[in-house]
Amino acid sequence: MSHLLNLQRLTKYIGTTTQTMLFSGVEAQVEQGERIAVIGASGQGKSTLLRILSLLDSPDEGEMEWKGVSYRRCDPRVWRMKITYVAQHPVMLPGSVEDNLRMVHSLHKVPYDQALAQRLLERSGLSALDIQKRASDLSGGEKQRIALIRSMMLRPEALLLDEVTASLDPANADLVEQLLTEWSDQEGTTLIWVTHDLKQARSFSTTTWYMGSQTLLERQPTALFFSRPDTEAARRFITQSIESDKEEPCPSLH
Ligand SMILES: Nc1ncnc2c1ncn2[C@@H]1O[C@H](COP(=O)(O)OP(=O)(O)OP(=O)(O)O)[C@@H](O)[C@H]1O
Repeated sequence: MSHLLNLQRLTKYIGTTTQTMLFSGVEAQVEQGERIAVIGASGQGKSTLLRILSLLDSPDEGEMEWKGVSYRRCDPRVWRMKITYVAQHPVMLPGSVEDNLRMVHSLHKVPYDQALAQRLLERSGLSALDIQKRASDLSGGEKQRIALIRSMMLRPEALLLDEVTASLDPANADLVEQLLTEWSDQEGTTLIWVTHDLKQARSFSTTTWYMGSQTLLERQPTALFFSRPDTEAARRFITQSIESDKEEPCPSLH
């Protein structure tokens, strides 16, 4: 049986005049229904890796297979229907919120399920939102959730989530996390989710990928990773993140 996704020695360089290595030797296998948290310091290439996985960017070296078939042999549009990227700062299509939800269905010739749209809006804390409102007028957090719902409704086999709760308050971030966890359980959807929130990473994921030292340095079951990381770099990263969370949330004024 082939893996859902198989990454072999992926390497990415950045820059136009001088090429700098962003990461190299990224090796990983992903199974159906797995929930993966992708963590690591800023600038390690987490978003770039997600964009490569959805063929919005390309690797400079290495191989990537979906169910045993190389990305080189797939139509990128077909690939993206199966493995869909949800951006941190999503682009809204022209028109209303409802137009945004319906339009992707007509583009992909998939019937629109109004009851599902309503359920997902309610479950993500948007039950009071007027869906006739212009999508461009939404707040950052509303846009994030509409973009997420828009992608979920097309039922890709894997969702690539790029800090999709970063603009939400903690209560709404929790709602979205619960929704995605249940969705993954019920639909068998694989989640690969970049987050800087280690509490969130620990609660939703089954596996953690830690990006550091210009590669995917660790990939482990989440409980094991957080209790006994293999590398000193990951240990330091976890400790520093916990320390910064403990900092006084509202320093006293002098
Ligand atoms: N196409 C590109 N051309 C030039 N630089 C790029 C390109 N794509 C990414 N980069 C650079 O690569 C680095 C890694 O970016 P990326 O957003 O993937 O990191 P990240 O780990 O997701 O960071 P953060 O946690 O801050 O979101 C950044 O310095 C970014 O500017």
